[in-house]
Amino acid sequence: MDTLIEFRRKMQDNLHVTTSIVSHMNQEEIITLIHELWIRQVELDIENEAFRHAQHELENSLQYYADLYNFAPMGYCAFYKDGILVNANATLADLLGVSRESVIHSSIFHYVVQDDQPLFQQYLQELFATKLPQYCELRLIHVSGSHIYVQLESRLRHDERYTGQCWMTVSNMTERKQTQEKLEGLVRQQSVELSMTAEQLREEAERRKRVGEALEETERQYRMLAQNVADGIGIIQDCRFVFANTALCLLFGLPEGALLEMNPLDVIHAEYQADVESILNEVEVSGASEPFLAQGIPSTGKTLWIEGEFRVMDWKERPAILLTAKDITEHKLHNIALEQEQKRLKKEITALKSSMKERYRFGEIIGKSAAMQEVYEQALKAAATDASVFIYGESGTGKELIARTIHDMSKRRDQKFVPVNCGAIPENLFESEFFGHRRGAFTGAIRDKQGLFAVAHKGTLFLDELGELPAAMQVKLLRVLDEGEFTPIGETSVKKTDVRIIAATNRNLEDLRRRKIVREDFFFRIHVFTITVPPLRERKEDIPLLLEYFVRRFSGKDAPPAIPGNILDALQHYDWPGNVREFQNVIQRYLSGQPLNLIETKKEETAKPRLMLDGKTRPKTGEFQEVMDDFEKKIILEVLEQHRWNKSKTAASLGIPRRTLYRKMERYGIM
Ligand SMILES: Nc1ncnc2c1ncn2[C@@H]1O[C@H](COP(=O)(O)OP(=O)(O)OP(=O)(O)O)[C@@H](O)[C@H]1O
Repeated sequence: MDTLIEFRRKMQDNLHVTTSIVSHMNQEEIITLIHELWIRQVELDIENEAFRHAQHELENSLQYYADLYNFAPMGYCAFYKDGILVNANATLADLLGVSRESVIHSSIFHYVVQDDQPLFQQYLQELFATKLPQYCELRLIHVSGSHIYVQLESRLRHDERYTGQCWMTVSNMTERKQTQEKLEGLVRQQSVELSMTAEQLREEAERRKRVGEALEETERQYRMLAQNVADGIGIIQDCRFVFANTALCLLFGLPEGALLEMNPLDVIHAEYQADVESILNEVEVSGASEPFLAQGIPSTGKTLWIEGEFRVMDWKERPAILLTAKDITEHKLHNIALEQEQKRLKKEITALKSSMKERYRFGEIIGKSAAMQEVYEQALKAAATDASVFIYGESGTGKELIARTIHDMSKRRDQKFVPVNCGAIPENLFESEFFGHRRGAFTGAIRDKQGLFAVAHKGTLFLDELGELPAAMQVKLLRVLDEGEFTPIGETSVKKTDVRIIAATNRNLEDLRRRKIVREDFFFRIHVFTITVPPLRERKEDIPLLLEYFVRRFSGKDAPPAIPGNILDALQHYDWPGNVREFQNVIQRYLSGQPLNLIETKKEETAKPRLMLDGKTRPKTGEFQEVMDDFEKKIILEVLEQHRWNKSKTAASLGIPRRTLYRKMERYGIM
């Protein structure tokens, strides 16, 4: 505008000069001038037009820049140090949710979130102090109260026109911030998840490590176990041993590791190879475990029987077969021997049975009565087993003879038969008798003594007069029978024993059990097989046979003396309280020339001992002890007869303890 006024004034001056010039000009000159003026006019019009156009262009550009400022994608504002806004674009106003007019002249601090005020103040201080561009991020408040995350970039103007003014661009970061926050949240969450997963992974790894270690340990233990167990263990893969423990190698008499890479059939006896191979194949196909029994080929060349089992398993992630095997040679040979023994016994029994009806003797036992046939049959059955046998019968009926016969027919016949009269053992010596003792184990133990269990090892122990066994001893015997071992007195090491018990009594054992003289457990342990021997008076048909047997035995002649009919009659009519033992003694005495004297002995119950020393019976002269022993034996025999072989009464009558009588009877062979 000022330019136009200036222009007009200059033109008027020019016009005034021109008028004064024109007044001095001729017409031609004036026409030329007018023409020039006209041209000038045209030129000016053109210039004017160009100028107008330029102005228009300028106005357009101005509007464009104003719009560009106002509607720029980021907020702009300007303020002085006091924070009062002198300018702000529409974008900023929109950002704050207010009109542009209300922003201008308001304080910039008004729009900053309270918590971020210190930060903003610091930011401005830096800006005005350093006069260098500054950046920061903070939150502005929208008119709705919500927070807007913004990034500020401020510059301090130095140019003359705007000196001290701060121009600030405000970039809306809210969306980015939210996205960032969301992302951060996600990252945080994923980090947590990740860390949890990592923790889980770590725990899992730890667990796996532990499991691995445990597995390794278990594997080590199993390997150790497999190496050290008594049974042979092998693993077969592709028909080769890939593992064989020490026991398996030893089973075949091979050094450790020698079985590896060997075909298992190579150590099996040719006779059993096909069977074992087919079992192996079957196990592979069915997956079920299969037992087998075969003869092996040990390096020792001895007989080897093995019992084992094949079972499918995985070995180093491939199918394999686990072999467990044990040496049963002893057991097998024992069984074979037993089977042979049983066959032999069966044959014997059949042969015996076929002639049983007319059987007059059974081993050393004489008798053809039906009652004795029954005894023989029972004895045969007992001989075929190893079970305990209990023999009932009156004194002198032949219980020990039967026990001995059972032993002689049993599989133990090559071992000892050890008879023990329980009634003859002093109470305080039971333990020592049965278990033995070491020298000095107790007063009177002047030398080592083997006990009955050691003597009868593998044989038969005949416990006669079992009813005389003290209860405390029954407990001890029971333990030995159950455990198969005992410890001699004064020793610490246990000894093995394997004895068969045959027990006998002339008392009613059932009654003793009821009266608790015999313990229940002990009773049942030995009361497996029972045989009852009938008294002689109930089988008088056996008397002629017994007579013939004893006459032959005691006369010692090829042609035994004939026994008169009246003697046989007397023997038949007597009721034999002392049974076969008494019969045997009577015959022995008769053959030595003494009278039978049966009637007298029968009726005398309370008689005092009588001496029967006539000329014939007087003992031969000899050593004093011999004479005394002969004398004592005769007295005992006579008193036994007087008391019908009742040992308790005989002992009482003789004034000696029963156990002493037993011992004396044993000593003098009054058995
Ligand atoms: N049937 C028999 N045949 C031949 N001798 C027999 C017979 N029975 C018993 N004896 C003989 O009679 C004696 C006594 O037999 P044994 O000792 O076996 O009887 P016991 O029943 O055990 O007697 P105790 O109960 O007194 O111990 C022995 O010499 C025995 O040989």
